Amino acid sequence: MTAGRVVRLPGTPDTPAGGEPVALQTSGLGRRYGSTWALRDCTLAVPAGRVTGLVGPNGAGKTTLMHLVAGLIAPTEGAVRTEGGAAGRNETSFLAQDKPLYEGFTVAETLRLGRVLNRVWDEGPARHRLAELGIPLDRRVGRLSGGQRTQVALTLALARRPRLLVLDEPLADLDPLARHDVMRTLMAAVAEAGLTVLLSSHVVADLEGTCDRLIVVNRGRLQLSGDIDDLLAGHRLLTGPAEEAGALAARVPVIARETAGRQASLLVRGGPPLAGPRWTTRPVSLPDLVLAYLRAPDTTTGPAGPR
Ligand SMILES: Nc1ncnc2c1ncn2[C@@H]1O[C@H](COP(=O)(O)OP(=O)(O)OP(=O)(O)O)[C@@H](O)[C@H]1O
Repeated sequence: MTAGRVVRLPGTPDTPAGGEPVALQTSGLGRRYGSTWALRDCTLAVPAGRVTGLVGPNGAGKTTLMHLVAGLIAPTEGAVRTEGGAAGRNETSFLAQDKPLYEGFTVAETLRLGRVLNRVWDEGPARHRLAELGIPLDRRVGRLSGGQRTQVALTLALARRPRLLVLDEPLADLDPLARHDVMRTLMAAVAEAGLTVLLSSHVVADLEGTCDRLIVVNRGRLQLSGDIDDLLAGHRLLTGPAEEAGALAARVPVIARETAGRQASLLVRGGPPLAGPRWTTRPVSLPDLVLAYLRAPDTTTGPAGPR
């Protein structure tokens, strides 16, 4: 396939169904650095009160999208809107990948700084959360473990009482137990405060069971965006004789195709096709689905439109 060519499969534009309130909307959003587009032509909607996972390979444009959403950089083209108007920093909390905190400050001093710097600040719940996590207020940030630092940074982000919380790889460098604890903190905050979360991760397994929406970006393009249940229901894994695979692929949109000896496996989009008696159909898992799209960077299900 020609590099840079985008194959658009027939799909529905990504608009949350049933008049659900939207927390974040982008249209034709793009950002260029010099002659390179870090993100281009990104049109999506994120419903309020949900947790959306953002995945994509290194350099795909995830951080660029999150920086645009958080209002940290300006779009080169297109627009981003958060609930309540134009991209507003007061409504959005952003937690950067390196979780910038002052190493020499104690946790208590870090909290105090947050209180001074922010107009809206929920000190009580922040202290309660840190106590529950067993993070001592008199400990210097530089002496905390990676998981504890993430918890402190997340607590600060939540104390700003954001409507939209954007987290750039919050789980990177954490062991499985710390990952679980951080996700639990996040889920509790979503349930209590009804906030909307957009978080990026390289580990698809971390998103299962915690995210209900998925966004896939690849080479600066939006590949997938929608409800995880709908996306899974909208794809199938077909296994059958390799010599029939070509004919089948001409009839259904194939995202990924593998051949092992005389058997072919096709990950296809759409309802169960009439594949024939020699084919078996299985549902796809989330990792299968994500991997298939990441391996086919020129495939997108976004709405067709002029480039
Ligand atoms: N400030 C910048 N100046 C120049 N190019 C940049 C800048 N920021 C990002 N880019 C480029 O834009 C593209 C997308 O980068 P981005 O950081 O958004 O990707 P990512 O999906 O977050 O990657 P990773 O998973 O590695 O963090 C890359 O090619 C990157 O080199």
